[in-house]
Amino acid sequence: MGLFRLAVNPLLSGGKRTSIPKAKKAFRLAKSVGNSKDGNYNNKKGTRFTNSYGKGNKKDVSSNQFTDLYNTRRKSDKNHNSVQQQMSFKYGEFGGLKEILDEDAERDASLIEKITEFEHLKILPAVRAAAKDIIVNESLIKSMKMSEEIESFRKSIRPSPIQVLTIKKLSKDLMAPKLKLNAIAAETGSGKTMAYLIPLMDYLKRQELETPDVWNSIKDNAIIRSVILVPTHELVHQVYSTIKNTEDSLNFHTYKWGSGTSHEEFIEKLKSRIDILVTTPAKLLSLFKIRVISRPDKILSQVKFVVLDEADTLLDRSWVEDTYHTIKNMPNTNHLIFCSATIPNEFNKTLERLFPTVTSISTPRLHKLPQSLNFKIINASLNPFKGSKMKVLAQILYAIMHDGTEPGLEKRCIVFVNEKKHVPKVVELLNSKYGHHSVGLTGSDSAEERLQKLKVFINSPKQLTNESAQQSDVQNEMVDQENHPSMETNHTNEVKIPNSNIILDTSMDNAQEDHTVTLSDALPIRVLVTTDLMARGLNFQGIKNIILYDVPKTSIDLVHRVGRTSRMKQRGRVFMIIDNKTRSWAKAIPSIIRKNKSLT
Ligand SMILES: Nc1ncnc2c1ncn2[C@@H]1O[C@H](COP(=O)(O)OP(=O)(O)OP(=O)(O)O)[C@@H](O)[C@H]1O
Repeated sequence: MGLFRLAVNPLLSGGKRTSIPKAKKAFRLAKSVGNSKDGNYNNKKGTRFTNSYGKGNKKDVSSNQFTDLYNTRRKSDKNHNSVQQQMSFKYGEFGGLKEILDEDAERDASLIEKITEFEHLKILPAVRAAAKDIIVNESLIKSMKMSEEIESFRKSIRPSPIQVLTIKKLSKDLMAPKLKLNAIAAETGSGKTMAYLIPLMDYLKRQELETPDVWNSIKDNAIIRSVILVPTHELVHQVYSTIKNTEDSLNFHTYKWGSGTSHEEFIEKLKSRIDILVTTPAKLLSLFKIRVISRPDKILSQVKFVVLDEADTLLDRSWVEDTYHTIKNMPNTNHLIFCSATIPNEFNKTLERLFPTVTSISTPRLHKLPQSLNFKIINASLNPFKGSKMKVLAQILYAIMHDGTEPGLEKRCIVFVNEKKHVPKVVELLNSKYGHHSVGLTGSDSAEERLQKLKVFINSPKQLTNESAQQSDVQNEMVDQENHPSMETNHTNEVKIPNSNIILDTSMDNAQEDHTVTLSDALPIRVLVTTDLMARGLNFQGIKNIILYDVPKTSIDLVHRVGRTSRMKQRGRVFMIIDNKTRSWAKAIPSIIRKNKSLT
């Protein structure tokens, strides 16, 4: 059985000794039998992956070319950083994102241009068809019941850049019996889930078809064949809702082990084999506390494909121990994929130190905000707001209500605050003073409550029937009379917030051209008030408006919050509330988007 041991370099835990096993039981790089092309190592006994770090262990690192490679890359990074600096934008003093080298982006861009169909990629036909089914099931078209267009939408599906790069890279040696480590990073809403799911499904299917003896010997065992790890129960739910479609199309046994699922249920499912398990590191580690399971290590010894989604969260200081113990307990995996929408510098250092042979796959648009984004900044210090961010928030919501966009659909909006303690206050004011339907979502809610509150926002927008429109008129009259001066609207799809210099450009995807906005058109908006931890990675369907009540503290937070709209090239609007104390870099964001600069 391959050894998969790891010592966390003390640097990682801020110099403190970690409770992770000492360096001597460390993660030691095995003597590679054959030089691997992409820096992976194996030996005759299968996959043995250990690399010793920590005090005085440098000499154990058996592959000098490794260290050279690592040092040359660091030098080359430095040379290019100066060029890169002109192209990138330091977001505040807490930017913290890794700078992406131009040359990598150029090399990948040519590959992305060449491969325009899933048919150009090495994927089993059944897996390719299953992937398209999933994308159709998750697209807005399907949810709007425009059935006659579903077939043409299906034909129009093209692999996204991160899917081209990841599938192309992994398919080269997908079935090779050695450990392959890949870190995939791409902008929010760019299809990263399918980028790792297609190779995972292809791997499992090929294992069945290409090694029938192995398959027949394991298919009736109580084993887990692949694991997708995510940081929150919401993401367990979301990723599971994506993969469960494969039960019919590919006969996979899938299971989500999240909050509210007992271990009895898990054991029942395990008896008939689990092909794809979606869970959190803590839940998987609870396997070792279930008395009726005597050999949890045997159950995990057959796991051959592991994905860490939102890996920058799973490897940050508060998570790295649980994540490390989880990975260590799947020692025979052939694939370990780290997936994220951002590469924070700390995450990059953790990856390079703990998994030095990891190969990174990133897209040219990584750390760039979507150009389909309409980014507006409103200054609360200006009249009539007189410093009240709550007033600005209320006016923005009011203007969105009356702007004629999303005709026939229930409007929804996500409001991000920096501190979870502000969520209840903003919700209370929006509902009691301004008559909105807003809900607050924080980690203090139970997982079930959070899923319940999220439903309206995750699913596609609700089609409005006549009575719901009439019913909301009454509601709306209430909202209008008390707190909002009359709105100035004009036929050019523009709605002006009174007494301010803000014009809401309503030329969005589905504003009807000749739609003149009248007060009776306004319908109440569903508002979700939350922090970015609760929204990270969630694939909100068709959310057109995001409001940043507080200026995000880091570019990482900005990227993830903004990424809840404008997903997969759809258009969206972001309103950021600032005041006279806000630093100038925040005001530069609209021009960063226009100039297509990357954040660092
Ligand atoms: N090739 C494709 N063509 C069209 N739509 C796609 C394609 N691949 C994925 N999608 C859809 O794009 C949406 C966003 O995908 P996904 O949630 O995987 O993005 P992501 O990159 O993981 O975003 P985040 O970084 O926010 O987690 C989903 O609804 C998915 O079904």
